Amino acid sequence: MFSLPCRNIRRKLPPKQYLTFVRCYEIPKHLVKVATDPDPSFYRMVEYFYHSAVKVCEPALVEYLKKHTHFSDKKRTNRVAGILKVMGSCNSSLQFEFPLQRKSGEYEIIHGYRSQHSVHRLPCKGGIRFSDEVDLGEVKALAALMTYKCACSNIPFGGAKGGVAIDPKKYTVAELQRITRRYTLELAKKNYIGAGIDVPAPDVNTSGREMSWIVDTYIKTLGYKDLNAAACVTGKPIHGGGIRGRVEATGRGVFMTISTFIHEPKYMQMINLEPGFKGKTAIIQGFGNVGSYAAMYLEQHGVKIIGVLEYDCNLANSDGIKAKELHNYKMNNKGSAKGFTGAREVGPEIIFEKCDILIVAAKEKTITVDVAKKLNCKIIGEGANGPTLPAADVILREKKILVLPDLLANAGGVTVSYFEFLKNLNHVSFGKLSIKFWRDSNTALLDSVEKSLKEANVEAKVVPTELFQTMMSGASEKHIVNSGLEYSMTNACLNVMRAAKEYNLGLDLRTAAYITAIEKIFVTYDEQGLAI
Ligand SMILES: NC(=O)C1=CN([C@@H]2O[C@H](COP(=O)(O)OP(=O)(O)OC[C@H]3O[C@@H](n4cnc5c(N)ncnc54)[C@H](O)[C@@H]3O)[C@@H](O)[C@H]2O)C=CC1
Ligand SMILES: O=C(O)CCC(=O)C(=O)O
Repeated sequence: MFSLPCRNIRRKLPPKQYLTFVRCYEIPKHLVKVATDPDPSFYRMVEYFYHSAVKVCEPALVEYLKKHTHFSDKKRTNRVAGILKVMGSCNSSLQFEFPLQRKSGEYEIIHGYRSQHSVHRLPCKGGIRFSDEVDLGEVKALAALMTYKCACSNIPFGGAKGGVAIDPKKYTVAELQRITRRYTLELAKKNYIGAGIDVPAPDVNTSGREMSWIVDTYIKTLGYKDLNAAACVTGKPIHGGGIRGRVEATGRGVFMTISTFIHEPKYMQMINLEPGFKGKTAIIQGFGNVGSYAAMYLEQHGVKIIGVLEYDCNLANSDGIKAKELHNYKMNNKGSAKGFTGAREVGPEIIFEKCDILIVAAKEKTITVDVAKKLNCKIIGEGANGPTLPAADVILREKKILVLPDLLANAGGVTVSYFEFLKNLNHVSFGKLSIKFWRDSNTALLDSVEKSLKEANVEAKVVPTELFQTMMSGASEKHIVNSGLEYSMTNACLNVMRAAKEYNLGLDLRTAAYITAIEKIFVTYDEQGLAI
């Protein structure tokens, strides 16, 4: 699972040789303006980041193809260019409309979307969001990010994303259920959902509840004969085939990414920050699924949450906002943080307050040039997809702010979705078959130690320690998910650090993460071919 194609690519070259090549790759003309555009389209932004990374790593890709000794130079450069074109384009998109009869009796037309950016690995994977800002461009951008995110973290999926253009706050639960079921039927009819095809998951304004409706609709219709139908969607509630740890996974992954970098003296030196979490402060933009769990894990490790920005109010408390309390308050207050007594309400300028860590976990394009100029943090953890504009990204680097990019930092969700997918295909929970065996064998081990001592005339009761008690039964599903997530996130961070070092990218971890993904996908296309 965790092969390192990047190193395969770079190993073909004498050390650092690829840095000295003449860089001839040109960013496509329609993207050049994106570098300075104060409001580029989201899809163009992702394309721009992709091509900026290609510009850096293309010479190494050409060199890598020298392994095909029978290729002429022209054939080699054509193949590289071909693979890069395929990798940078969106495979297919679906756009549809359907009627909804509202509770009032009136009819409304609902707009649904799903884009499959890459199908080099199947199924393709990515969440579904409900938001009145959803359109085809947004969904394509998010699908592209899924392609690079999965590859960067070695998750063997293609990239996809979907959405419904509604503000869910304006609909009843029954209406939302009808919308979700009809959306699923449209995907099913058009072959855009299925365990081997395309597997959605939660994203903005969707959760286990919507995933339950999706799996139920699929199983009762197109998937009724499919043994693996439950794997048509992830992020399901536990009783509906979900996995422990998926709800927290994205926030947990954001935390783990920050943890990996904040304990890395070399990076901390670059931004002039003391390594470790001790004494650190954080501000959270978007206290939803991703932001709230990231905040809770930071708090558990000693970080003080001094500010929270939400869609309807902003909060500050220099003594620390209790993340769990705010999370519970919001859940019981129709999703609003307004009225929370553990902090005072302030203006949106709280985002510019001095802090060590800023988590952006609301939506795309929140870090504009103006915002970047005024930020006063040291590390940004991109929980959201696409929060930073390219022009703002440059400013952040100039200000020596370490940006942990979306495709790396928020990959925890899709990673645990992958575990859920495997659980569904296996038709058994992780740990279930071995748990009794491990408990029995560890009990037998303690008994035999006690017996041996007795035979040596040492009278002692061998009692397991508290820690051993918790581990005696071997790994539970929760243990496996959390350790698997940690392993995967840490590996991805190390691979990105390695790319940053080998391509001399300094604080530009976004380019390093894209390169990590590009090199991985490149090898897949080279090995399996890209055209029939
Ligand atoms: N849920 C998941 O597993 C994953 C989500 N993401 C990304 O993380 C971001 C957040 O997603 P979720 O937490 O799932 O959504 P969510 O709907 O649970 O939370 C989003 C939060 O942001 C708040 N918000 C909206 N507009 C805001 C604004 N202008 N300023 C401040 N707060 C605002 C909302 O009120 C809400 O509390 C999105 O970009 C999503 O694509 C990325 C990877 C996985
Ligand atoms: O869990 C998944 O499959 C996808 C999560 C997602 O939509 C994302 O990472 O942006």
